[in-house]
Amino acid sequence: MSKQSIIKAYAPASIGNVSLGFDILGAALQPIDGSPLGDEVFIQEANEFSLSVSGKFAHKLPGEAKDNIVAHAYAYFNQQLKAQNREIKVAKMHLIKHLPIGSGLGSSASSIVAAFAALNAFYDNPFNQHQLLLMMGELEGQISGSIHYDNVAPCYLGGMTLMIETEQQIATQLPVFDDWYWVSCYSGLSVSTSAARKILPGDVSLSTAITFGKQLGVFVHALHQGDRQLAASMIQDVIAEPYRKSLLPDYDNCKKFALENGALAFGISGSGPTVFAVCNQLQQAQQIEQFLGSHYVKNDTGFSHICRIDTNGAQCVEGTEFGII
Ligand SMILES: Nc1ncnc2c1ncn2[C@@H]1O[C@H](COP(=O)(O)OP(=O)(O)O)[C@@H](O)[C@H]1O
Ligand SMILES: N[C@@H](CCOP(=O)(O)O)C(=O)O
Repeated sequence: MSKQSIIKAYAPASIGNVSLGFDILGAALQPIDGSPLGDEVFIQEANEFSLSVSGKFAHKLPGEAKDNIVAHAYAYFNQQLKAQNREIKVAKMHLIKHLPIGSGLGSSASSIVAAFAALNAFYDNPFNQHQLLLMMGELEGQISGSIHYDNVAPCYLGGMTLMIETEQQIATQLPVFDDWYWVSCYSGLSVSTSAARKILPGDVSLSTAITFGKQLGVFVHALHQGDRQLAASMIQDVIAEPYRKSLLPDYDNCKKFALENGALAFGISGSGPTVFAVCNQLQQAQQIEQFLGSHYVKNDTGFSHICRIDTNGAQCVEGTEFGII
């Protein structure tokens, strides 16, 4: 194994929308048992570019490395550097694909964020947070059909993020309740984000727009006030759930069970099929996780975790002994 320096970046899974903020609210996840729920990208200088993959969901990735979003990130990052007349280095990269594809856990965002975080560290941080988020959003948009930052922003920055999308700032971090548990359950089925976007109507009614605006405004207010009950009561999806739940077998039963057994809220994570339940007691979170594990998981690739909000976001470390590439 080479003793050359290797950079490793980890980028957490995320819940897009969090039910009440379609495309403009997202939260990063960290399992309470310490298990990794996010992709890892390794990068090291080399003579020619290569990308290798491993991990539980590596076999679900496109067969050719050139079609992997991590290779696209490498090409795009270098293109941006060249535009600034900066020197390009050649790298070999490795992706550990921990997150299932088409899962609603921000799987593509996790690979994109880990790749860009690793690349930025590899080049000694030529781009700032804002520039990187723009680049991450661009690649996420290429995969899902339209630019939305509600996975890449929380994944990169950590916490619960609200999209601002001005010229100066993409997202801001909202206060979070660190005593809430976020039960997250992936059914093992796959739902393509771009397909799940296409089934949504292009317009919403006036009453839906008013409800959506009220929920988001009151939710942000309640977070700042520390009003848990009010915040939780706003976590309802008037935009996507009515349409997307038809793609999710047993969704209604699971939601009913969760809400009858202490969950403060229940919804679809991103475009699904992963669902989430918010709880303020560990025992209730465990009971709901158990129920989802036996009723919502459909095959042996499904799983569930009890999580907290990951406030770290993407993390990079440098070393020589990872033994990966
Ligand atoms: N590293 C990667 N991680 C995830 N998806 C990837 C990656 N590279 C390429 N892809 C492709 O991008 C698409 C991601 O699908 P999508 O439904 O957006 O997944 P998710 O919602 O889990 O992010 C799939 O077609 C997948 O094959
Ligand atoms: N706001 C997006 C979020 C998609 O998240 P993913 O994890 O399913 O990619 C949407 O709802 O389409």
